[in-house]
Amino acid sequence: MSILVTGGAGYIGSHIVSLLGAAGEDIIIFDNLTTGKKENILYGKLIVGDLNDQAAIDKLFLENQIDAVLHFAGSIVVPESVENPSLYYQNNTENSLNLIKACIKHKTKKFIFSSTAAVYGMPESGVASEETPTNPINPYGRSKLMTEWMLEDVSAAHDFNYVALRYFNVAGASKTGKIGQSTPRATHLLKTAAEVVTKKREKMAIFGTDYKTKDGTCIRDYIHVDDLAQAHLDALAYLGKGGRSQVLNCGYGHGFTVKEVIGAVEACTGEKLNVEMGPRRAGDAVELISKAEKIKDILGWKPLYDDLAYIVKSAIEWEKKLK
Ligand SMILES: NC(=O)c1ccc[n+]([C@@H]2O[C@H](COP(=O)([O-])OP(=O)(O)OC[C@H]3O[C@@H](n4cnc5c(N)ncnc54)[C@H](O)[C@@H]3O)[C@@H](O)[C@H]2O)c1
Ligand SMILES: O=c1ccn([C@@H]2O[C@H](COP(=O)(O)OP(=O)(O)O[C@H]3O[C@H](CO)[C@@H](O)[C@H](O)[C@H]3O)[C@@H](O)[C@H]2O)c(=O)[nH]1
Repeated sequence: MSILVTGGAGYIGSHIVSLLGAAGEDIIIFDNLTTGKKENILYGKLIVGDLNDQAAIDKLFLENQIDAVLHFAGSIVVPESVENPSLYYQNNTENSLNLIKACIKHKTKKFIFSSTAAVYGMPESGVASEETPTNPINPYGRSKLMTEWMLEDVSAAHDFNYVALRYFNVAGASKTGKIGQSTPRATHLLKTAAEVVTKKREKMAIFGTDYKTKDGTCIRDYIHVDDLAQAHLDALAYLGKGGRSQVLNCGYGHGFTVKEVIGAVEACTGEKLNVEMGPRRAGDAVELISKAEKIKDILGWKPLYDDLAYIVKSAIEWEKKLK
């Protein structure tokens, strides 16, 4: 019995592959290597392929006994989704349907989906629980929410259970020091700051300083990638015990402004970062913080790295190693 990990060569997927491999699981990674890299894969067998290729997916399921699917593959950049929505509906929604159809056809009953806090859009209080109405404000969030809906309907109709994990802002690098965020042209705040620290970029900008927050910059709930990875193992164990379908937030339950994150980077290095004040970026929510209780209740998830200074340090240490 194997676990299929789509997008396992990417940032987050590779961290889960690392934990699954260390736990002795049999892993198959399906990735088109658009943003992922072979070097990120520490365990398992890589099959290079694209989820838009239904025949390739069917072949994969025919040739392997797939017990569970962890579905990370997708397009992930919010502003890009505003400029090119079709890409997001194709790669995130339609390609997810291809994968779900293969699960039904080949009787794979356990599915874990990388969803996102972006499905909430702009929650009024800035804090979202799983019961907060979804109202995505960009194509990225909509493309992911549509996949959640497909999973809900398929799970109601078939012997099929899923856990959709709504990640908040994932950051940092593995404590093993072997993997981290190595996606080329990444746009994430901490990744960008780490590239400025290591002189791979000359400078960066803060996108919007006139938001109604304590210092005018957007607020996010940053979660360490190792804690997020563990949530996937917990979700697999839950489904393995016959757990029913769930939608769960993955965050720590508190947020930091962009300026606070930059302050934490400067505190870590002891140097001023070359930062400009820039205009707002399309598609950004002002404040997105997780209500974080449900995942602890249902999965027994116990985060270990809820510490911005540690997250920042691990991201910078990784960036220094990354050629
Ligand atoms: N990074 C975050 O903060 C964050 C937050 C919320 C949700 N997510 C979700 O987590 C998942 C993983 O994100 P990441 O940060 O690791 O991104 P990433 O770009 O590093 O990883 C995505 C992986 O999927 C592969 N891929 C993309 N399209 C594919 C296709 N059509 N067929 C096969 N492989 C394909 C890429 O090559 C890459 O290895 C995504 O679904 C993303 O939406 C990420
Ligand atoms: O150079 C930069 C990069 C980012 N930001 C700001 O920092 C915040 C966080 O931005 P970013 O790191 O790009 O993450 P988000 O746009 O919040 O999206 C991330 O977090 C979402 C969940 O909250 C995921 O779904 C997405 O995949 C993931 O990219 C936002 O206010 C950005 O405007 C800057 O000011 N300057």
